[in-house]
Amino acid sequence: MASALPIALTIAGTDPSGGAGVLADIKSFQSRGVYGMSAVTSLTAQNTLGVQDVFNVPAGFLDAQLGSIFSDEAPHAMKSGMIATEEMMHVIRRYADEHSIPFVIDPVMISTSGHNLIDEGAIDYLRDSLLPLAATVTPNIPEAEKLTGITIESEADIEKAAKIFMDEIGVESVIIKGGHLKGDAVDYLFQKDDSLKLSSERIDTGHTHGTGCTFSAVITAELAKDRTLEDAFRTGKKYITEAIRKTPELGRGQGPVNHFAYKGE
Ligand SMILES: Nc1ncnc2c1ncn2[C@@H]1O[C@H](COP(=O)(O)OP(=O)(O)OP(=O)(O)O)[C@@H](O)[C@H]1O
Ligand SMILES: Cc1ncc(CO)c(N)n1
Repeated sequence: MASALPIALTIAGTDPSGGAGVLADIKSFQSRGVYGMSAVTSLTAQNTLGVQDVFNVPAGFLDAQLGSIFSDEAPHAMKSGMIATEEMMHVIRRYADEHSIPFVIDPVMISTSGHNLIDEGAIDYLRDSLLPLAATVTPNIPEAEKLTGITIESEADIEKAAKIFMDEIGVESVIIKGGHLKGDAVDYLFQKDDSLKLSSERIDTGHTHGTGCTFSAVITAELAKDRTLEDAFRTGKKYITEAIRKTPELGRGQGPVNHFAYKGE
């Protein structure tokens, strides 16, 4: 019998300064009352100023980590973040195929500071073989542009991109994050038969390191509790807005968000 405690797994890279990647995910799971597990894809040397170095874990060792997890206590939902190589994607695909739990893919490509976090050659595999397995995919604007091949400058472009994600790439649903556009911070959830747009004021801060990781981790945590995707999206949006608003202003560059800020249900 599965545990009564909701469990979420992150498959992602580490950020030793704690703002992005696995640590951001685990903090998000914890503050949403969800037991966190992690399988590490890459170790990065990074901080609020940028990414200084990256060490990719061999795909076989990612397999070993996922084997340890799934052969003992399976999570109720999982997410992926940074997956640098196609070999690692093959491994993840196998587990996603074998275990029908909600899978949130944050298609991480470039760090907030502008460092490339994925092999250019792995992007096609991500799009064609991994995204169709996801319950939802959470691209930011540049990631959505790269994956759909269109330029996104307006809401009409976002709708066009969503159609490509769903009708051509074959994803079940997509959440396109407008954090990189001008004006209010607007995010869009597209599902088969409906769509939902959530807007918040744009907070005037440079401290947005790990916002994407945090947002998708909160969504994963809510899915682990068996909440609907729409509910998970609403909670993710409220959580990230408060987390950015109450930034702890750590570091000398683009600092992390505040995981103690959101007080809602
Ligand atoms: N300045 C801001 N004010 C309010 N909300 C923001 C701001 N910047 C980003 N967000 C919100 O944060 C969430 C993450 O969006 P964003 O586009 O920054 O993701 P990302 O680029 O994947 O993040 P990361 O920098 O971690 O790679 C979205 O809900 C977005 O609307
Ligand atoms: C490990 C890791 N994952 C994701 C991001 C995206 O912000 C980052 N900077 N580092």
